[in-house]
Amino acid sequence: MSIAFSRKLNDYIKLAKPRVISLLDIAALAGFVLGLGKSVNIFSWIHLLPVLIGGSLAAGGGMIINGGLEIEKDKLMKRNSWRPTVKGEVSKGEAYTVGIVAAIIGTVVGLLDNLLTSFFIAFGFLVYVLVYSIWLKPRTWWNIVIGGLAGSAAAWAGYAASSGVFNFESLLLGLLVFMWTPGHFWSLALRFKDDYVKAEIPMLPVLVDERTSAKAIAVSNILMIPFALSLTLYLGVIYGILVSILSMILLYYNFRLIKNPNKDEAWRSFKFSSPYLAIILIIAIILRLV
Ligand code: HEM
Ligand SMILES: CC(C)=CCC/C(C)=C/CC/C(C)=C/COP(=O)(O)OP(=O)(O)O
Repeated sequence: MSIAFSRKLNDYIKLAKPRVISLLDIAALAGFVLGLGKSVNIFSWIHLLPVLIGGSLAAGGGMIINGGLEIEKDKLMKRNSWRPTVKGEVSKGEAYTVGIVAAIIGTVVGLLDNLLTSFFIAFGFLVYVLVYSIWLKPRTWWNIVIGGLAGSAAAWAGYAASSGVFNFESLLLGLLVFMWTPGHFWSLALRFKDDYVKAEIPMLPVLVDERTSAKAIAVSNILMIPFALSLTLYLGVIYGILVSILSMILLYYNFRLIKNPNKDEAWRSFKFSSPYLAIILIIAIILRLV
């Protein structure tokens, strides 16, 4: 592989945010396992690869497009100044082309499972690019609340891949991701408030003071917890106990943040948000499979 090609590929991988994709894939895997139902055999797992590959391509494609959309704003943000788009290594047009091609391939790969899986992959991509990145992000602090649906789509795609359906259990799993997203992102946006002020992006922490942001993070997480606990209906009391313990740790970080609404506390709340969701999803996967 030529050096230029591998460098370009590396640029796209960085823009696609692999760490984000890894948790989206865990959400899809949790959906897949919950959708397996009782009769699991070796052939049930065949449908896992298309939704993971397709969902990752579409999510990554969306984030590459987002990088192309926000070059000017990213130039004003210290956190994003390293990006290949900001440094001129990937142009706007290139980011759009690669992102759209990746999303189309991802949606088509989803068809290898079924139409519903492909629909949710396309839905997640379109909500993130059109609804969140283009329409809401520059206009309203509701951007992240509604944009969170994109993450729900990963769980719904996973559930559809193994079951072929969208039912109440699938809805609850997606609502967990949806309700988790604001607390996850607002803690990051509070940590990097200066960046979002400079880029004039109306994130909630830009529009209100630090303590109010901290309270919004805690309230959104308190509202999220019943949705996390709701899957106890399907996964049993051990799941409920473990989620309750994890939720108390999350709220501990959030109440620390309310007490001291500073950058370090905001970062702690943010850095625990992803493991919180990842551990809950992994507990759900294990408890369904044992
Ligand atoms: C529209 C909704 C969302 C927004 C706006 C958002 C925003 C962000 C941002 C800006 C970052 C920092 C990325 C970076 O600079 O590298 C981040 C990190 C991350 N996001 Fe989100 N996020 C959203 C939803 C999600 C969802 C649904 C998931 C997975 C289910 C997720 C998982 C992650 C992970 C794993 C990280 C890396 C965390 C770390 O570095 O410790 N995000 N998010
Ligand atoms: C099924 C499917 C394809 C789902 C897609 C889900 C998806 C792409 C979620 C994106 C989450 C995320 C980290 C957004 C970054 O926000 P941002 O772009 O505002 O962050 P920035 O400040 O780093 O640009």
